[in-house]
Amino acid sequence: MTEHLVDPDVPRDLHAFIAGLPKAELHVHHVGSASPRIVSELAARHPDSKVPTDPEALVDYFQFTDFAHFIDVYLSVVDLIRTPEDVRLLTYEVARDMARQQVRYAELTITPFSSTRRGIDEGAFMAAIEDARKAAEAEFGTVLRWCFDIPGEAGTEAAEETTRLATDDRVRPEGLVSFGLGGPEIGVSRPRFKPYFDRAIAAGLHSVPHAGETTGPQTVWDALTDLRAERIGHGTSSAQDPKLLAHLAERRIPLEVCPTSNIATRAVRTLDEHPIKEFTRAGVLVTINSDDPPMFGTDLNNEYAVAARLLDLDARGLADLAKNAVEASFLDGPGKARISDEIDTYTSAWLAS
Ligand SMILES: Nc1ncnc2c1ncn2[C@@H]1O[C@H](CCC(=O)c2cccc(C(=O)O)c2)[C@@H](O)[C@H]1O
Ligand SMILES: [Zn+2]
Repeated sequence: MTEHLVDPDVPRDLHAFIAGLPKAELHVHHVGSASPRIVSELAARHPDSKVPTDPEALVDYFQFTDFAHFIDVYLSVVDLIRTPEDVRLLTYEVARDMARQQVRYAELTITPFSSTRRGIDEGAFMAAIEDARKAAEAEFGTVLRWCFDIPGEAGTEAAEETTRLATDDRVRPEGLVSFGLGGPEIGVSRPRFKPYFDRAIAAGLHSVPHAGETTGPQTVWDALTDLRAERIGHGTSSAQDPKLLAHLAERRIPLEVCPTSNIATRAVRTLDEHPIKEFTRAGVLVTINSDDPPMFGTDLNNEYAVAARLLDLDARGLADLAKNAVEASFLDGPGKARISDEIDTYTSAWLAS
């Protein structure tokens, strides 16, 4: 267990339970998952970048004054990914970090537009992520799938390019399962992206936009109505609208909750003010995720520990949360059953010990 991430309010044996618990992760960004070691390696390769090479200095660099500042810093790390080999290394190492946390399955959000517009060849980009995906599955047993997201602030050009890369059979990678919308929400209305989501959905992709992270509940309604969202990235502000909470619960539309991220980007003031408890009280299907873990000084195991504290969960409650993520995933029936059974077996053995 990473010692600095041990929450003193969560019993140590629960931390140990979480560390061994088989998990699925549904909301985690590709570049945002680069560990300090990967970032400093890439920064050393590309010394013209303003990103610090020293992992200690990175901790300060990853302190954000607000969401806009977070995106600025995020893009400086995106600038470090310059070659298909950088892409492959990043993807493979991210899977290694996941496997260490017993992540059996992850839907990784990738922004291909950010790489192709920086000059990486689209075919080489797809080959790099697919090569890493297959190697990670064979070597670590972690199954990766992709969500391609539009960086909404980059506008129509980004939307068009992302949709083309996600729907053209000659380019789209085998591991692609879903289509998203990320970046800042203020001034980036969801309905504007309806035509692109329509095309992606027609091509068989699932709709998983970010919504209600930094704007109010209307953005979540727009994501549901116009983008036909099957899950909501964050959805934090849904707590302000009881009708919306009831709708999410009734339709079983999961929220991809990322507690520490919301504090780091200042979307929520403190963890104790996080609305996760309101979500579960309203019967909404909550999944726990890490978003951009090294940038937010967290990892998925720590997010489960945070959830245990905020929701007052024991081992069985944590196992149920892990099963929520499996249920809300885009795995097929047998794939879901395999991880769910593994969670049950692990939990029974733990409770019997
Ligand atoms: N918590 C988050 N909430 C929302 N998004 C998040 C979160 N974490 C990470 N992201 C990622 O941030 C990126 C933003 C990239 C972006 O806005 C942009 C704008 C203009 C030009 C370019 C470019 O590349 O040239 C990029 C998205 O790709 C998204 O995947
Ligand atoms: Zn996100």
